[in-house]
Amino acid sequence: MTDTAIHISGFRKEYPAARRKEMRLAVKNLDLDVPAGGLFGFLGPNGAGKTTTIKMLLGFIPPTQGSATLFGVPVEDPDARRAVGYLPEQPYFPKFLTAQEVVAAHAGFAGLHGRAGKDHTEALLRRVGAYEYRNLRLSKCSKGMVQRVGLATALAGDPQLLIMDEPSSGLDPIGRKELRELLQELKDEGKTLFISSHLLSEMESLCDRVAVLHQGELVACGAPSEITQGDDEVAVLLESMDGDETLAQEIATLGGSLAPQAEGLRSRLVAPAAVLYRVMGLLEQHKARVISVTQRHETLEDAFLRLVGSTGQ
Ligand SMILES: Nc1ncnc2c1ncn2[C@@H]1O[C@H](COP(=O)(O)OP(=O)(O)OP(=O)(O)O)[C@@H](O)[C@H]1O
Repeated sequence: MTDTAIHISGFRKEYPAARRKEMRLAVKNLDLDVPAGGLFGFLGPNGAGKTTTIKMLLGFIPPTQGSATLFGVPVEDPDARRAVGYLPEQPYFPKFLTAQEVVAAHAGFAGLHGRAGKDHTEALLRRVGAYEYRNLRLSKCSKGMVQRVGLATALAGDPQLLIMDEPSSGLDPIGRKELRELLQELKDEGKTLFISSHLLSEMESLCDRVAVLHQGELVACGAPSEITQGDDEVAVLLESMDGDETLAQEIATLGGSLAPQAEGLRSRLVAPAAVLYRVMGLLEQHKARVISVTQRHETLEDAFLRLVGSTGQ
């Protein structure tokens, strides 16, 4: 087994654009390495190319250019998928089947039949919290219930690599918490998890590494702490200093800014944490009345918005 679970070299995908002769470029020359073991977050706004990349990795659609391997095996080789469990963005199963029948079928696809298949199915249903409704037909299940069944099918056969497209989709807050615990358990078992998600605060606490895709291009890749900017900021809320141009200029020379709040009764000062004492000295000189001082570190969500713009376009 290699140290690299996923290796992507120069992935590019062009789709035919509707009613036009030109092509839509969904993924542009993507290079990416995902180390074996740990949770890798694959992030990006809607339409960034995450699902397209996942589909190319699983051999569902061919790349226009480029290649990839899973644990060193080229993705065109069906053997590459032996060690992979996949949860699609919207898992679809025949609705006339029960949760148990669906999971048992996937245990069978993974080579587990008879007693072994039955035991594995039961263990999977319990693990994802779907055991209680195992005999319910999927036509009677809610979206979140079907999502749990999808999770169980992805785990069938105990794969080394799990590729999940928005695994928390449709889950309620309890389901999301249980999912976080399950992902942590799988990580602790040494599995590799490659997860596309929009839930950045959850990703920040769970991921060992993340990649941010924007308009089909990689704009950042590394540990969350490498992607977020290291310099902390302080935000000082003041009784209105509107009109004190000298103070605003002095704050600007320290690399900060001072602006009135929307209702005009208060002003908000933001400056690098390193100059906090100098800022406080200036506020004293200008007889400013301080309401609160808070220090903050850039979160993964802040970094994401900085990298892709607040509209994601
Ligand atoms: N089958 C298709 N035919 C044509 N264009 C497609 C097809 N599938 C995806 N696209 C386009 O490719 C781009 C990337 O889509 P993709 O689904 O990979 O993004 P995504 O990052 O997974 O988005 P989301 O977060 O909304 O799921 C989008 O512009 C989308 O419209």
